[in-house]
Amino acid sequence: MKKGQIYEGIIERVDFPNKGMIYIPEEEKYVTVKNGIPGQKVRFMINKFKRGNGEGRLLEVLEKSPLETREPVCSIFPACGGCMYQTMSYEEQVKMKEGQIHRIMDPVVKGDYIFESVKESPKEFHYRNKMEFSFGDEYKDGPLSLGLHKKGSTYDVLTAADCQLVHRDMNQILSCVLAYFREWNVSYYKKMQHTGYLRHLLLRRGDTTGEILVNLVTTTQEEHDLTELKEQLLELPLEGKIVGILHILNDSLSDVVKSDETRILYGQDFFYEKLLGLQFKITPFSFFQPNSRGAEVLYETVREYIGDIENKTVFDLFSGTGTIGQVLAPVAKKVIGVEIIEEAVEAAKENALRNGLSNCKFIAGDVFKVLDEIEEKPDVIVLDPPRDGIHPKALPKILEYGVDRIVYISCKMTSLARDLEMMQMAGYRVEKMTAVDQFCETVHVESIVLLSHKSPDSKINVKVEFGEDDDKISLNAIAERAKKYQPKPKITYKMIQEYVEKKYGFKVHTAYIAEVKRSLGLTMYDASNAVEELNQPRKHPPKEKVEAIKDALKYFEVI
Ligand SMILES: C[S@@+](CC[C@H](N)C(=O)[O-])C[C@H]1O[C@@H](n2cnc3c(N)ncnc32)[C@H](O)[C@@H]1O
Repeated sequence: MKKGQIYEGIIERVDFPNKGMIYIPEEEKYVTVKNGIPGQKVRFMINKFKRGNGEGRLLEVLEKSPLETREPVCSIFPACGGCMYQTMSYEEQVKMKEGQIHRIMDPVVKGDYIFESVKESPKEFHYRNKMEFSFGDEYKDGPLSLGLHKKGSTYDVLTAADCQLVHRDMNQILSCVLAYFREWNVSYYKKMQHTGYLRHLLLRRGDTTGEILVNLVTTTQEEHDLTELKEQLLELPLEGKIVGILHILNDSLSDVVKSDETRILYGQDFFYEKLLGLQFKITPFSFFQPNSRGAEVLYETVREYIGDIENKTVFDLFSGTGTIGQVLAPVAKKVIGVEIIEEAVEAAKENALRNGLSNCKFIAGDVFKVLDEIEEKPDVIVLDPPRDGIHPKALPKILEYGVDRIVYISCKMTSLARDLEMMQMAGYRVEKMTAVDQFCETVHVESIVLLSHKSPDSKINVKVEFGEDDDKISLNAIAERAKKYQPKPKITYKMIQEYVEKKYGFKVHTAYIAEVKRSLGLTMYDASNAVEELNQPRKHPPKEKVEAIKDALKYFEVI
């Protein structure tokens, strides 16, 4: 098998997150091909090898899958990679995700555990309460577009006027904003040249309240009077109600939606959403589960898994706007939430007050540091970390409490599997697992695990003899097993700097590496000053340094 070679084959299954597995009989090997549906016959080209395994790029779907029993519901399918599975019935999507969880978790979990079927989202479509649309064009010098990136492209943007993941109010707002800027021929921001005005349209809409926050993100490179746009938006015949229109200024090089300055054009800079009878104030950038109705299923499962918490102190680590903690607070003795984004912590405190909960405390900071500083000890812990899971230095601190029960929520099952290995080594046992399909039509799913740590009821003494005889334990076998558990070597900033200097002959600052990693959505933990850097003004690396750093990240298989 060589790079550039073209094959045809049937996608036997799709592994998490988007790995179509195709068997090539003549090579007696599987290759992975992205963006396919199980059962499709496809033509693909081998484009790289990772740890000796071939990876192919899908060129053409030759035959539909028998699982594709529906017509697409949106006009930009399949060019937009967002809702890959919309031609499969929802039942089949859920089955596929269940299989993916089993294939990742079963080899990792030790002993028997209860797997409860994946819980469906109460809404299959129009479920997202938040969407980030980008401005751009569909092809070079095409008309202004506003929507989602073309599959596999960081530049081409497809207009998502009939996106079926969001409420129709959001479709109307998108069309209004696009028509307005097209009429006035306003430029969009070009990443490579760092020129232009329009960047993103961030829309948030409470599913229960119908409250809508419109956030227009632009650079400061041009000045436009947005009064007319504001008036047009307020006149739209929406089912919900616009409560705020914000103009967010962002001149950073990275493509992350963020604010250097926020101007309120209309109303307020927050909206309310209700979950399980509680009310939550949400600001433009604070994390909130994107599928409100799905989040209720998720939180009810957390409530069930955590069990009896009367008179117990609950730690809600990675607490966002404090939703999980507040769902548990009415029955707990005390809830302590820890969250790194200060804006979210402020909202959490306000939310607890509004919900009449006086037994909640929310602390701003990195879990890794905060756990050293708080005196209280938890009886049970809920973990809901970001996609990459829990930092390997923070996890031992959490496990040291030795609480009886931990509920771990994860939106990336591969990170969850890695953390479960460490948790089991520390004496925890996986009792139960399920998932909530908060992301219908897409490759994602939210997993939930209950772990318990029981002290033994009694002890027996066992004498173990090491050696190579049948009745002895082989030291070689132990060494082999230990090798399996060795963590992957950590790729430090120093290694990246040395690689770049050797290959390109120039030095790169750690802040540049941090900026490139941030722009790629990677964690920045391995910089000793990572958390401080998150709060620093951005350092804008020159293009050649960005490319050199990305090259190093590829070399070390970080990306
Ligand atoms: C998946 S969200 C969960 C939020 C919340 N539990 C919920 O259900 O809405 C993960 C949260 O962890 C926060 N976070 C990321 N890294 C963190 C860290 N090192 N320490 C504390 N919080 C962190 C993020 O800002 C985000 O709000």
